[in-house]
Amino acid sequence: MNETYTLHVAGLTRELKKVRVAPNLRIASFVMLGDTRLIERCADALYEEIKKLGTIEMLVCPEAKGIPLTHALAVRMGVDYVVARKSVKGYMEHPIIAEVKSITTTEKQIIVIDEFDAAKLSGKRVCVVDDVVSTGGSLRSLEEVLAKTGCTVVSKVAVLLEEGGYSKDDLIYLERLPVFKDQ
Ligand SMILES: Nc1ncnc2[nH]cnc12
Repeated sequence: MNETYTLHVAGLTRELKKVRVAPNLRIASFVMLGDTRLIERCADALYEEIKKLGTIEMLVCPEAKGIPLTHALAVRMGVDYVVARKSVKGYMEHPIIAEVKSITTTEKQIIVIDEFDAAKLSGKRVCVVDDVVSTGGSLRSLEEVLAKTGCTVVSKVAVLLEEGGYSKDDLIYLERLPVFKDQ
């Protein structure tokens, strides 16, 4: 049985470890954290797409794996970004919260933006950034939260779209990622 999946993205190649997430389902684990070259190349490639979208005033990403990519994109665009958190922190006031369903996490998850970050987004044209979109559960919850901040989500971008999950055609992505079902 093949234990890795060879991914070609943004001119680079990476061997992704296949990991089991359900009795009959394995995914190819894509973790960009710490992979400087991959983050920079993917940011270059996504920036070429984002440039075509008109004015974007802020980026937003769910924590955690997409944060360095979002930072790299924000530098290229000359904008700031908000990181939506996955738990309510002690310093947050009036957090806006939505529940999430995810295939990589079994426990109940939430997406949170606090009042301070929500104010930065209010009235802005924003783009949502993520490393990999699978079921789209995090995206949906993030959009639920963003709707309450008064911003406009102009676009959603990701490095990878995992097959068999999110099916709306409003996501800009670089490559598709297969999932592996056991017979
Ligand atoms: N293939 C994958 N690798 C890392 N995180 C994920 N989240 C959903 N699918 C994933």
